[in-house]
Amino acid sequence: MASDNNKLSLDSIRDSLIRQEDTIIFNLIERIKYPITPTLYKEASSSSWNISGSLFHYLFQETEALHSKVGRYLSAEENPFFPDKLPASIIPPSKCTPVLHPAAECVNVNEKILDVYKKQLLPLFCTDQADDEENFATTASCDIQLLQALSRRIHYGKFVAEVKFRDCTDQYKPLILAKDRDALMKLLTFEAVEEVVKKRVAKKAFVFGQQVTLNIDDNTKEAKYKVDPSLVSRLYDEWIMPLTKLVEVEYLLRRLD
Ligand SMILES: C=C(O[C@@H]1C=C(C(=O)O)C=C[C@H]1O)C(=O)O
Repeated sequence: MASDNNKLSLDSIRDSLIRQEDTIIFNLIERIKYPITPTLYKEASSSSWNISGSLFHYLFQETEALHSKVGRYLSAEENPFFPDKLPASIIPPSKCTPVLHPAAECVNVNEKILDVYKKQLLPLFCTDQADDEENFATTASCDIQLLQALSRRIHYGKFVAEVKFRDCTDQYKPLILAKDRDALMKLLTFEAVEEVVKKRVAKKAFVFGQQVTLNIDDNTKEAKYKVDPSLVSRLYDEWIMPLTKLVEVEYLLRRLD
């Protein structure tokens, strides 16, 4: 996507967003196998671990640093959570023409995503409030994968905005020049599309979270799901789509710089 100008269309971008729903829901199911594990997110200074910050923070920063060395953040689809701490890539950047305006690099809402994730999403989805000491590292790895999937989806708003701008430049230009956030938000919003997204992710959560058995008798037992479909719909309605649209607006405001 990052360099394939020929294939840039709203349909192809929406297809990618639909595929990313699968990744988010599977990663969510993986993370909520474990309890909330509050110790992971607490400052480790009081413990015997020789690190500053929390164990989660430490693993996340080190993971990003390693990924940065092998070129992850050279991709316009990837946005780091700790942009100030990244080592240089050993892989050279691609020579293809970028799809996005250079100002795209300034749009990064990961701080917000991390805050919402810890304060609102984990308590909502993890019903068990306990610690699982044996699985600290595994749980934090699940957090990182889920957060990276959420961040990728939300920052895909830059590509959505770019294609909407190219398709309707005459409508977007005056609003960008007037810095009219509310009008931009209104113009880029498609409520009918959002309704479909909410219904589809609930259905996916229902299908992906089923217990699959081979015994016909098991079908008569009360169904148990790994993630509540209505919560997944809420996740999109209250957090993922609003943050995607925030990214769209922030990108558009810089599109004529
Ligand atoms: C992503 C788009 O832009 C907006 C954001 C949406 C989303 O985050 O899923 C859906 C519809 C639009 O309101 C789009 O038009 O497809």
